[in-house]
Amino acid sequence: MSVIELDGLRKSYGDVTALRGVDLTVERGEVFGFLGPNGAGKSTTINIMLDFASPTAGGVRVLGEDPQSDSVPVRRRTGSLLEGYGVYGGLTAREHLRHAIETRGADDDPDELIARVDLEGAAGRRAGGFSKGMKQRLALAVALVDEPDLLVLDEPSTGLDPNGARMLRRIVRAERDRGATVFFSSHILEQVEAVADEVGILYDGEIVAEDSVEGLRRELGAGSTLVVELTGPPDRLSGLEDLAGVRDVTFRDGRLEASCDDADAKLRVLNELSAAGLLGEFDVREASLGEVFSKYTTDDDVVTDA
Ligand SMILES: Nc1ncnc2c1ncn2[C@@H]1O[C@H](COP(=O)(O)OP(=O)(O)OP(=O)(O)O)[C@@H](O)[C@H]1O
Repeated sequence: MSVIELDGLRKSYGDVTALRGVDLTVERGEVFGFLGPNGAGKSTTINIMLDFASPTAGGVRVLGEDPQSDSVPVRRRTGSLLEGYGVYGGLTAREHLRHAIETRGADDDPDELIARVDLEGAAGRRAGGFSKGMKQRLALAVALVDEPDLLVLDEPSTGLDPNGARMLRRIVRAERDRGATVFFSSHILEQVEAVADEVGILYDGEIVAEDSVEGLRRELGAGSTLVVELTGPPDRLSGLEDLAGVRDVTFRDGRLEASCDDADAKLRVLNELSAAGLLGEFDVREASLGEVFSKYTTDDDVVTDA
């Protein structure tokens, strides 16, 4: 079942076109990473999904409902962490949670939620004095209230230190494991790569790619790079680039690097090296999502799926 369906979504603010026809589907139980550079339209999309903004054109369904005509069931079943979450300075972390739990008519234990975001030491402190990262942790705890079916997290790693980033990944996985769907936006590629099942890349108001991390790598032919320490000079080698699925072969400092489309291509290279008596230690370097992302979002090389 689809939890989020966007169909030709368009949004203009006066002369500025933020979304130019976004089509997107997120299935139940999926962790969807919504990637894009600053100003791509990520927050605009999220605001429309939660009915904090209305589309200029196009359709949107969240959890089977149209949030524009009836946002109540959508918001009741969705936990959200949005940009610029404002805390009540006079309330403690625990009081924030109590308030959110009461508003939702839920029965969560506030201290348990506080522990999940590693804020135990600050449970009784007023949030007005919290650091940016602490506020972000509190906002995340609030989003988790009442075991939402859908978690929408807009740039959730903002302000988090490395421990916080790990905590966030742990929570995203745990939420997925209990059956929730997680939709999170980010321009921090490592975050997305670590936990997302599916990735959508938004660029200048359009989805330019939507696939699994693996699929995106394959689609771009980014494949992976085989790195081999050679046991001798490569003079006796030739024609490696003629092997099927092998590209960009380079030799430097006694080391060979070759882009390989798949495991068979790697084996072909290794066999050749072995036959030539040059095979030393080898390693495989996967293309990072960062490389994929920059290929899709560099101005002079934008790939569209239109
Ligand atoms: N309320 C608004 N009024 C006018 N323009 C807006 C408004 N909200 C967004 N925009 C414009 O729409 C475009 C998309 O903005 P949006 O905030 O959705 O991008 P984003 O991908 O979330 O960016 P970031 O990563 O910087 O948060 C930008 O050009 C932005 O200036």
